[in-house]
Amino acid sequence: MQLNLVTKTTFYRKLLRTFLSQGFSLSKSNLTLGHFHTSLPVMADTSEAGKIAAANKAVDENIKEGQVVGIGSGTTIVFAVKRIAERNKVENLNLICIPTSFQARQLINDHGLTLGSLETSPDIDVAIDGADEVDSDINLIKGGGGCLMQEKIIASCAKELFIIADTRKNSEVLGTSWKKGIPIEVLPMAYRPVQLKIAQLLGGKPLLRMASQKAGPVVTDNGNFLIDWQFEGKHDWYDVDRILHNVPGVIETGLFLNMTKTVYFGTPDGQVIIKSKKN
Ligand SMILES: O=C(CO)[C@H](O)[C@H](O)COP(=O)(O)O
Repeated sequence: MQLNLVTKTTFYRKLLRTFLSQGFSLSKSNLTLGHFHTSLPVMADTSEAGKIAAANKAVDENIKEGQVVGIGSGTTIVFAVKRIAERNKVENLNLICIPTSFQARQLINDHGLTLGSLETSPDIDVAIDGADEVDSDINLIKGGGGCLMQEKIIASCAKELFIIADTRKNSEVLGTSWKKGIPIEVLPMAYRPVQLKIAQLLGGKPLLRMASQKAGPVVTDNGNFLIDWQFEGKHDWYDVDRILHNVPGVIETGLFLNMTKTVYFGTPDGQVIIKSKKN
């Protein structure tokens, strides 16, 4: 089909707008399409450059020889583990890495790092992890990847927790950019009463997280279910966390309050912004 110039221009403008609205940046690639030769935008996930930059800087500034290191879960931590492994090859860092999930354990093993456990190394020097959202007090929502319980235990055993994320996660108020709710790990037999009690005590929508490649709910690494509590408006997160923990059947929440002082946010052009809290 022969496209005239106006049609082609409109088509590419629309295509470009769609790419940009999805958070993609452009790089040029020359492509021959049928009878005409043109330049098309190539998709590149802009959040990835930010994740890499944040991960590299956090690892370079905080990982030192001989440490016990907590390894978080998610997509951003993959870049941190890659960086640790690169440095380890050159510097022989002699680290012990404690995983926060099945995924983290695989990452540690796949990168030839030394796998440890809380049983043998309960005192962690540094933990690195991602986050779903960070507010102005450096409180976090975590658990988008379903690993919040082990992540919180590891973070609580670490002298310092460093968070790495792309800038989309940086907010003033929790719930601004992360709309999926607060992840809550619950005992499977109690999920229904927990849902009802959360709705009664806090309002909002406590939704059972369903699996996408399996029929039924997501089952965590600990054999539990997840409820995502979707909320409206502003909250005192300390109150919310206390209320949630008082509901029988709730095992842990994805609210990480006052657990970290430093977040590395990577921008799409590879810069890093550090958000930090004084003592
Ligand atoms: O809490 C988590 C998993 O339970 C992750 O750290 C969080 O979801 C961020 O993930 P990503 O780095 O993929 O954005």
